[in-house]
Amino acid sequence: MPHVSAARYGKDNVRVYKVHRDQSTGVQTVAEMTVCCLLEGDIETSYTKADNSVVVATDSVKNTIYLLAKQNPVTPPEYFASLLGSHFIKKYSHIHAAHVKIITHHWDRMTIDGKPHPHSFVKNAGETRNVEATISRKDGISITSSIVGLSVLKSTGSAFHGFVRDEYTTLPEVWDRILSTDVDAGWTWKKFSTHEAVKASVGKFDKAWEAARDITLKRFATDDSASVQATMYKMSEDILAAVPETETVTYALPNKHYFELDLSWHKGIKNLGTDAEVYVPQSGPNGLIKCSVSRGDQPIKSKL
Ligand SMILES: O=c1[nH]c(=O)c2[nH]c(=O)[nH]c2[nH]1
Repeated sequence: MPHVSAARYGKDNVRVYKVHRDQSTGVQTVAEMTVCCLLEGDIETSYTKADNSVVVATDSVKNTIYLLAKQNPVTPPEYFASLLGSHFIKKYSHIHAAHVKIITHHWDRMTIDGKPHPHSFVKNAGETRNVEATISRKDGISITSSIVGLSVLKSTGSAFHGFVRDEYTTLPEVWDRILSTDVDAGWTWKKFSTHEAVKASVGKFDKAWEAARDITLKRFATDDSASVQATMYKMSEDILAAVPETETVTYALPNKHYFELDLSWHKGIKNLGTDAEVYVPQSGPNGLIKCSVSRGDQPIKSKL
């Protein structure tokens, strides 16, 4: 007899906007997020025996997200994710874990005539601040915060040479190249025992996000990069040092290639090597380089 070896369900793509109106100053502050909330627990009979008595409807999950957003702060997203997940394991004794993902969209306050505008915002499209949290009756609360879709480019200060050369290799070694990527950088917090512990750390989440973003940009700009791998490792080390409450830092960086273009067919125009000025940005294929860097000096155990 087969059995349900894993199951979770809930609502995805729940879009929420919340405004805070400061009555004394007239300044309004907005937050927009997309929430996914999936539940796990003693729910296998809903799959195997059509037993809906164990099902908290996904519609109710959606309603709960809106209600808790009305009744509580939705920022920082780590706090709201923990609050939301904790609600489900407290309210329903047969639900043992909630998996919450929050994508926060950046609405930056407009500066008009040199002054911050009280109620107008511009979207910093592309980049989001994400949180993935698992709130578990047995294992406490694990939270990973991340920066996703931060697009960066440097026009020099990057090299790539000394790599394996064999009968499969066509890539020339370079001592000066364009480096461009869309940063996906995550940091996993040491486990929290309860939502109260998350609440006690509430001041740390925005600071960690700012530190991770600043470190990523500074290392990207200033590192004399030997490779994506070497630069992302330095970024990871810096974040672990700057945010002592984190356990692991993870980067996933596409290497977005810009190819040189030979224009010598037209009157011998020089556009290669040190003469290169016009390049062709590639949409794919792209390199994809990932790493997780954790505290301590334990080596990777298996060689796969
Ligand atoms: O920084 C890089 N790392 C690689 O592993 C790699 N591979 C490649 O073709 N170009 C690059 N660049």
